[in-house]
Amino acid sequence: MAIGDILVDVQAVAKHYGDGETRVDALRQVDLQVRAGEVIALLGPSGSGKTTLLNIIGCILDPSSGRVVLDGDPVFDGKWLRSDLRRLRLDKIGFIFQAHNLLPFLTAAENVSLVLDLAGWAPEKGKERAKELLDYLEVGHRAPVKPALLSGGEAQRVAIARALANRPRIILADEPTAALDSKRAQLVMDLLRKLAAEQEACILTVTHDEKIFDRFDRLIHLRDGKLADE
Ligand SMILES: Nc1ncnc2c1ncn2[C@@H]1O[C@H](COP(=O)(O)OP(=O)(O)OP(=O)(O)O)[C@@H](O)[C@H]1O
Repeated sequence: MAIGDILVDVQAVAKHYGDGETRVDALRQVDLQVRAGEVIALLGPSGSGKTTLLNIIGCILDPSSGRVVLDGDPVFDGKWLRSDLRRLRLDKIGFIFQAHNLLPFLTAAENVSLVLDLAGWAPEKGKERAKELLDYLEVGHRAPVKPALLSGGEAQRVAIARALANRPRIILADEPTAALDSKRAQLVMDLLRKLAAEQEACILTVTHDEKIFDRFDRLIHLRDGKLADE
């Protein structure tokens, strides 16, 4: 596997919620391929299906139909093809959420190493990796601190460390810079770009944040559940 390989391959994916009169077609026959090293923005008006698509790629939501191949592994083809979706998520996918979702009763370092415990790393190795990542993201000095005491930018960098801890190659982010000022938002994006290149990963980000549009390789627009590349 290397830069340029297809990591996310979404084929004719549709998703509807509800049935009959209450039916909402959130995605209609979406095809999308994302390659290792690519940093992509997913844009579109409210309700256009961005979160639905991100959650399907993240294997936390079932498509109604279609096929999804992640990192060369077919994972959905009319039904889930893997019984261990949790394991798949831990191994292949890193999520970064807007409201960074750090656990308030754990320190910054523990928030990161918890993911590695769940993935089966030896505790000492997990702690080492957490420290190394927090240092790399320039929040190592905040490792023993609980999330309530972190600034918005620090908390977001801890959340990024957590998403990257197990070296996933598919990184999904929902408004990762919404809570940050312009300078911090651009720093976070530069960091994500660097990580995508170094770890041969891809990054797919839902965003409305125009100040970071120039940091993406591709802007993909969703409208009424359909994709229009630009
Ligand atoms: N659990 C659900 N049950 C029913 N309808 C839903 C559900 N989740 C989303 N929808 C509908 O599916 C459509 C797409 O929603 P989605 O959240 O994917 O859009 P979005 O582009 O992420 O919107 P936003 O920018 O507001 O977050 C919308 O019409 C929404 O109301």
